[in-house]
Amino acid sequence: MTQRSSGETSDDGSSEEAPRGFSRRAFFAGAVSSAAAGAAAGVVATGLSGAAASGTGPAAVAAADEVYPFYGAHQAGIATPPQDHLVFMVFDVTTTSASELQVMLAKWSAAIAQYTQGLAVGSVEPDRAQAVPGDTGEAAGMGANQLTVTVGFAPSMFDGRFGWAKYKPAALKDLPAFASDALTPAFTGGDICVQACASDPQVAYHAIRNLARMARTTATTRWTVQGFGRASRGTGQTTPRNLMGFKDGTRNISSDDDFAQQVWVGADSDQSWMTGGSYLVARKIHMLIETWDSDGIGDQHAVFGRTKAEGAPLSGTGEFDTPDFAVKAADGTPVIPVNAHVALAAHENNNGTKILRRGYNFTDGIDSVGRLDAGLMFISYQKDPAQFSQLQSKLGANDRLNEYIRHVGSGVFAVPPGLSAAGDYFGKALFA
Ligand SMILES: C=CC1=C(C)c2cc3[nH]c(cc4nc(cc5[nH]c(cc1n2)c(C)c5CCC(=O)O)C(CCC(=O)O)=C4C)c(C)c3C=C
Ligand SMILES: [Fe+2]
Repeated sequence: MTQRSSGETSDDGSSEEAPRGFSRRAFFAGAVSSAAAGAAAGVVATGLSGAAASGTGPAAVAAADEVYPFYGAHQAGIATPPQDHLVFMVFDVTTTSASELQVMLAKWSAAIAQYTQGLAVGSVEPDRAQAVPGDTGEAAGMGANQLTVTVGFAPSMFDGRFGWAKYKPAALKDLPAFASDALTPAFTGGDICVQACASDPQVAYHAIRNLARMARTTATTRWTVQGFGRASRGTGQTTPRNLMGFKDGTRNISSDDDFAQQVWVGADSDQSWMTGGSYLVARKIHMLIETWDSDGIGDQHAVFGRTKAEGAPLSGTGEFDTPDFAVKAADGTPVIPVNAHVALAAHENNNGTKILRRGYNFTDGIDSVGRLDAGLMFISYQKDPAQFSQLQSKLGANDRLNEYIRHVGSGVFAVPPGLSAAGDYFGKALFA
């Protein structure tokens, strides 16, 4: 790769401008302190208090100003209370050069460190008229907006193209086919996923767009979903509703114990580089909205095993009542039907298996015959994708909800732990 001076336009026409005062190579190798790089780029951070920067700030901290730390033991965007907006993008790596991939991942890591702090990479308005702006500009001055960007590697990354085969975790394999699957090539496959979440959709989109732009000669976009209205509940949050009108995320993982037992890969992993990481399962689930909207409320309750307005289990009265799957109606049948969604998915009926759900509603407008095209971008995190498969094997085969949904997209990704400091980058251990 030829070294160019700051602000020079690259051969392919894309701008790969490094912040002023730093060599492009040093910056993109992730060797530059991100804080210094941000300052050099001439961009000022949003007014951060210590509390806001820690992500535990008082409610008074406006979402636009709130910054989640990028460096840490785990990647942000997993345990982080779900923000309101998602852009999920899967990329195909097009280069066969391990060193080009390495540079891309280093560039991405340094850039994400900037974006998540409300900073740009490169200038929105370079001095020279011929220079292509380093940053596309649509998020300039908008603040960090709680942006988190989470990166994961698909099983295909370990196929030998980049010398990573020896680092493939045993747990990382393509998901099996499930009953009721209706997967389409348009929303499957790919090598690397990027989940950008923020309280503002433009800020999330800006991050993904600029990562795609930066990767242009190394990776191409494969499939994407834009989500809105978080459809899961994080610690301390009220429960939102999915597009079927039901509260979603009531019994989500929230305790430290559950995160340790069910979400974070432990030191006992067969691949030490995954310790502190997790596995992301993505399922784009289309809802047959018109059919659902003509269903009676009694059946809707039976489909989920919960009430619609309160979100209470049919065995109780309050949203947070623990479901009792043994309670019987006068006719002797379980009050929560055995094929209700929660009866099949509850940890009590799955040997204690739980997953962290972090999904979003989505809409793609209308389909070719005028039906509403919408659903749930289901995203879950677990220490082993087998946890998801255990639940989906049962749901795909027996869930009463299947009459109203179709799983059209799918992916599984190894999400490495968080980066330690500037200079660290996603996948660094895999290039050893
Ligand atoms: C394989 C895992 C799951 C898929 C796929 C899934 C799809 C899906 N879920 C809803 C709506 C709700 N899910 C709820 C609970 C719930 N769902 C799963 C797993 C999957 N869901 C679990 C593990 C649980 C918790 C079960 C329990 O412990 O009781 C609920 C109830 C409220 C809640 O606890 O969150 C709703 C509502 C939709 C619409 C959907 C696909 C489109
Ligand atoms: Fe569910």
